[in-house]
Formats: sequence, C-alpha cells, structure tokens
Amino acid sequence: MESLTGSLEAYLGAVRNVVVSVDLRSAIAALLVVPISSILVWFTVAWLTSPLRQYPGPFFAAWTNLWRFFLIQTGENYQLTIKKLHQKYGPVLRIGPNLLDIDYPELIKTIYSTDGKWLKTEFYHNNSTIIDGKITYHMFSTTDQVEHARMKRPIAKYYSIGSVLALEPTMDVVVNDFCKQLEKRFMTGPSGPKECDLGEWIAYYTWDFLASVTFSRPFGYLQKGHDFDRSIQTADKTLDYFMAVSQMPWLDYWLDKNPVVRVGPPNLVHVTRVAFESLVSRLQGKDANFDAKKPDYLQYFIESKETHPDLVNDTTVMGYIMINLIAGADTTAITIRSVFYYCLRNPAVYRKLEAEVLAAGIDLEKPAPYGVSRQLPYLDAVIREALRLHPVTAATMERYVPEGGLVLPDGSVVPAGTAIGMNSYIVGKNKGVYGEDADEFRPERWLRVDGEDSEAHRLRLQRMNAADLSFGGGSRICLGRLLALCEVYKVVATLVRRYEIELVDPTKKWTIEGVWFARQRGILANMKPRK
Ligand code: HEM
Repeated sequence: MESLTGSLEAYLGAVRNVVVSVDLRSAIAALLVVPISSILVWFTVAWLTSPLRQYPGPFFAAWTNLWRFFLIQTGENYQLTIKKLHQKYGPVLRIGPNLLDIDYPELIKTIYSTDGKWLKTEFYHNNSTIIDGKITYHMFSTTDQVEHARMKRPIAKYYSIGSVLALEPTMDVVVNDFCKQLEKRFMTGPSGPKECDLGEWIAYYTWDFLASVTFSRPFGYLQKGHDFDRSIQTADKTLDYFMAVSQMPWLDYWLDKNPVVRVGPPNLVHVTRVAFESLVSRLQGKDANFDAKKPDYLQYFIESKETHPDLVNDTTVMGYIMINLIAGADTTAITIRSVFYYCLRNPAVYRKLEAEVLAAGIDLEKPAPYGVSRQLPYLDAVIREALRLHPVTAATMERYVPEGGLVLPDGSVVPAGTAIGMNSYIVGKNKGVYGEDADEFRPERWLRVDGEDSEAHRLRLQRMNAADLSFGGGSRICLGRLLALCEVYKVVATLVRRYEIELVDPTKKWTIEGVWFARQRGILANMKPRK
C-alpha cells in the first residue's frame, strides 16, 4: 500500500513538473515570439514599402546593413563583389536598406557638388574623438556643412600649389633620406644587394614625409627601418574599424564611444604624442627641429590661429595636424605602390617611363624637382592610370539625396533622404568612359593616340577627368591632393632616375587588405644604382 502511495505521489510530482515546465516553455516562447514576429513584420513591411524596392541588388542587402558589414570583413572581396554585382544588375545597385551605389559618372558633378546640399551621411561619423566628454568631428568626418566651412576656411590656402611648393626643400630632405636608406640596406651595403619589401619602405617614406612637412620632424621609420612603434599597423586597424562600423554607425556608440568600457581600435599613441610635443614646443618657442626659413604645416596652422582667432585654437591646430598625418600618409603610400607595381609588371610601360625620366635632365644626385617631374607627360599618364585602376578608397562615398530627390538617367526618381554615392573603384573602370579595356593598366589612354586630332583628345580627356573620383569631388574634395601629387611625382621620378628596379617575381600578384584605404602587400623588388 505504502509503495502504491509513493508511486502515486511520484507520478503526480512528475505530472506537476511537466505542467510547470510546459507553462514555463510557453511563457518563454510567448516572450520571444512577440518581439521576433514584430521585428519580422517590421522588416517585411519596410522591405515591401521601400521606395528603393525598384532597384536591384542582393536579397539580404535590401533587408539589412549586416550584408555589407560581413562582406567588408572579407577585404578585397568587397570591391570585387560590388563590381560583379554592377556587372550583373547594371549601374544602380541597392547595397543596403537605404543605400544605393551607382555607376553613373555623369552624376558626379551633381552628387559631389559645391552647392552644400548633398550632405555626407553618418558613414563618416565614427572618425571622431571625444574631447571634454563630447564627440568631436574633424574636417573629414563632419557632416555639417557650416561646421565644415568653419574648419576649412582658415587653412584652405595652405594646400594651394604655392604653399605646397614652399615646402619642397623639406620634401627633398626626406626623398634623399629614403634613397640613402634604400642604397645602404638593399644595394651597396656590406651585406651586398638584397631584395627589398618596397611596399613597406614606401610606407616608411610617406609617414616620415608627412611628419616632416607637418612639424619638421620625421617619425624615424626610414632611419630605424621598421614600424618601430607599431603606429602604421595601428593606423591600419583604425581604418578597418572605421570601415566596418561605418556600415552601422550606431555601433560606434556601443564600441569606441562607449562611456563604460571602450571597445574600439587601438589609439595612435606615439603619433599623437609626437604631434602634441611638437605643438607645445613650437608654441613655447623651443622647437629645435624648426628652421624659421623653412615653413611647415604647423607654422601655417599657428598662423591660421592669428588670422582666424574666432575659429582656431590650440585644439583645432592639434586636429589639423592629426588629419594631415592620418589622411595623408597611407593614401600616398597606396598610390606610389600602385605606380611601381603596375609599371614593373608591364615592361613596355616601364621602359617608356624610364626613357622619359632619363631624358628629362634630372640631376642624379638630387631629388627630382616637382616642376620638372610634373611636366613629364608619360609619368603623368602613369600616375593617373594607377590612381584610376587602384584608387585609394574602394567604398561608396555616401551622400544624402536632398529635397526634391534625384532623377536618374533611367528616369526613376530616388527620394530625398536616400543615401547614395559612387565608389572610385567602380566608376574608375566604367567602360563607357574608359573603353573596353578599362580593367587594364594602359597609361596611353591619357595621351593623344595616333590619328586623333587635338580637339578629339581634349574632349576624351575632359570625359575621363569628369569621371575621376580618385580624390573625391565638390566641396568635400581631398584637401591635400596637391601636396599628395607633389609627393608622388617627385619620388617616382627620383627612384626611376636613380635606380634600376625590377620585381623579384613579376608574375606574383600583390595582396590587398582593407576597403576604405585598399592597402597592398607583397611588392618585393631588387634595385641597383644607375651608372
Ligand atoms: C594620393 C593621395 C590621396 C588620395 C588618393 C586621397 C583621396 C581622398 C578622397 C577620395 C577624399 C574624399 C573622401 C570622401 O568624400 O568620402 C579625400 C578627402 C580628404 N583628404 Fe585626401 N587623399 C590623398 C592624400 C591626402 C593628403 C596628403 C592629405 C593631407 C595632408 C589629405 C587630406 C584630406 C582631407 C582633409 C580630406 C577631407 C576633405 C573634406 O571633407 O573637406 N589627403 N581624400
């Protein structure tokens, strides 16, 4: 009897447990089902009612920005995928619930305009710092046109060709130092000639170059021969963070700008410290690196404090210094690498370039003057072609469509508030502008061809120039482009003049890392001095 009662109790207990667990499971299910189904309904309604539904693109991209977020993690595959999708779907591609990437070079002037109506989107916002507890944007990342004009006005003139050329004596010191190090370490040193990771060394050159023209003091990468403070590596990580998080800008508030635990990329500690020390010692009149007869950007920026006391203070100057370094070093390195990589893989091109540079009367012992190198048509064609085929940035430069919408060439209207833009990597290869061989490196396309009269060449050039987005466009066009070009023309002409250069393995392809700054690796070269 006792055992029967025990079994009954055990049975009832088991039934109770089942009932309780069934209740709990249904409660949990109810709790999950409601929000999940609401989210699904919300996404479905948004998808069904979106005015962008008419534009083609990958299925998931129309639902969530996560599609781009994950694709970006695959590096170069991102730009290759966007290119393939354009080939499949045509010039208008929906790559986000509210984002269109278009390949209409004829709309560059409209979207990247100077009328101040096409605002940058929040894509740019995480490129910012917290100062006095407040998120602070700089000239590249602010989306507010009035604030942008206030930042740019005091210093714009220092990026004109006149101001840039005043820095040429300082540039020459860095170019000479670059050559000295290459010769010592890879050509004539005690260990004899050996192969050089030219891509790496170009980065040492550009970082030291930018530091020298900015505050008359190189970081020392050339002298030390490696990324001794890991700043170059850190800058790469920062850019990769920028590109990933920019796909869903709100993420930055949870990560880098999180007030409790910061989960952002590493800080550029050493670069910031050197910049800060230079500013302080200059303001105190104790900067031993500065020669008052040789201007630098720090001097220009301090001058801007006097000319625009209402707009510029020491914090602004620090921001100006940092943007010079961050926007200027990797970008120019990528361009110089492209020039050498493409030319050295195309012997006929390289031979033409050598012939032109060697005939230009550039002194073997001195860096090529900008005035001379800028006048060399084939060098110019080579640099333009490198910027076209491998532009520094390989992502959509997003802008908001203003009031009134945008009528596309197919007659459809993109409503105001849509994020839209072009990608230099895509428009630079537009076959309507550059021809069927747009995917090939052919500098001759920039020159007059046999049988082409000067008017036809002028018109063709005009069309290619209008489609050139390698430095962006409109009121947000690259501020440092003349400085960058000066740096690139000088160093390419100097290296070609002084050395015989060849790739260790001309058949080996470089690898690309990154999307916003598509950085290349694996450009190994052998070099020897010209007789
Ligand atoms: C070959 C080298 C360079 C390339 C290809 C390049 C490319 C670009 C591009 C494409 C943009 C526009 C981005 C956008 O609208 O989304 C830009 C903006 C900018 N660049 Fe460069 N850049 C180069 C070198 C430099 C240098 C040397 C500096 C300064 C020392 C610099 C400073 C800036 C600044 C400040 C902006 C923001 C301009 C604004 O929003 O008003 N860049 N650059």
